[in-house]
Amino acid sequence: MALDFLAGCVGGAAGVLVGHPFDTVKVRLQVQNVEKPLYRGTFHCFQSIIKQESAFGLYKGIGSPMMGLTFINALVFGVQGNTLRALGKDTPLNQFLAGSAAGAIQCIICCPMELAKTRMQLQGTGEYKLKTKNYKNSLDCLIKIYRKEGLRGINRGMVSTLIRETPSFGFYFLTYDCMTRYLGCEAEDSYVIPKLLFSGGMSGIVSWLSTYPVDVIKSRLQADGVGGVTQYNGILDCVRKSYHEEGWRVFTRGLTSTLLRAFPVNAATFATVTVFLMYMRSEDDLRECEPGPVIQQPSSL
Ligand SMILES: NC(=[NH2+])NCCC[C@H](N)C(=O)O
Repeated sequence: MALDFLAGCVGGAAGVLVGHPFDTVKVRLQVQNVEKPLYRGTFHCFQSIIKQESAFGLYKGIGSPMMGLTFINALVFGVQGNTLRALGKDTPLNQFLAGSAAGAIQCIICCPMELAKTRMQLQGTGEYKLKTKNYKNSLDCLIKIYRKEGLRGINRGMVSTLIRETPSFGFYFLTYDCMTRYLGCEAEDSYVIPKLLFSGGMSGIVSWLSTYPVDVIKSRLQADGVGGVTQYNGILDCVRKSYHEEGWRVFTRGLTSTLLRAFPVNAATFATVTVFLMYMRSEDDLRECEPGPVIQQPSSL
C-alpha cells in the first residue's frame, strides 16, 4: 500500500530531472507574443535560452516541480494503485478509471505548482521582462500571488488543469498497462528494462496528446494577469480569443517540445516505479495479490 506512494516519489524525481528543460521550452512557446515572437520554434528556443541564460535557464522553475514532486507522484501512484485494488478487478476500464481518479486528485497540488513554475519560466523574458515582479523562487512566487490574490489566485487555472489531467492520467495508466502486457514484460526477461522504458515513454506521449489543447489554454490562463493586466475572462474567452487571433494552430504551440519531453520523462518515471516495486514488494505481498499481469506493474493488484 505505502510502497506505491514511495515508488511514485522515486520515479517522479527521475522524471523531473530528465524533462524540465523540455517543459521550459514548451511554456515559452505556448505564451510568447505572436506579433513579436522571441522564438522561431522548439530548437531555436532551446538554443536561445542556452545562449542568453546558460543551460541553467532551462532549469528555471524546477523548484516547484521538485517541491511538489514528493506529493504529486506519491499521490498519483498511491491513489491509482489503491483505487485499482478498491475497484477489485484489473481491467482496462478500471485502469482508466483509477488513473483518472489519481489525475483529478493530484490537481490540488499540480495546479499551484504549475502556476509558480509557469511564472518562473517566463520571468525576465520578452514582454514579461518588465511586467513580472521579481520572484526569488517558486515558493516566493506562490507567497506573493497568495498575498495579492488569496486562495483564488494560487488556484488560477484549476478548472483547466482538472479538464487536462483527469482524462490524460486515465490514458496514461491504460496505455502503460496495455503496452507492458502486449510486450510481455516479465521480471526474468533480459529485455524487460527497454520494454518498460518504451511502454512508459509511449504512455507519456499518448497522455499528452489526449488533452494537449487544454494545456495551451491552461498555460495562457496561468500566465495571464502578470503585471495586473488580465486578457482573459475564463476558459471559453481564452479559447475564443486564442483561436480568433491565431487559428487552430495555436492549440499545438509547444507540442514538439512537449512530446520530446514526454517520452524520456515518463520512460524514466514508469520504469523506475516498476523496477522499484518489483524489488521492494515482499514475496508475501506477491502471494496476496490476485494473479495479475506477468510483472508487478505500478498499478497491478
Ligand atoms: N497532462 C498529462 N499528460 N499528464 C499525464 C502525464 C504526467 C507526467 N507526470 C508528465 O509530466 O509527463
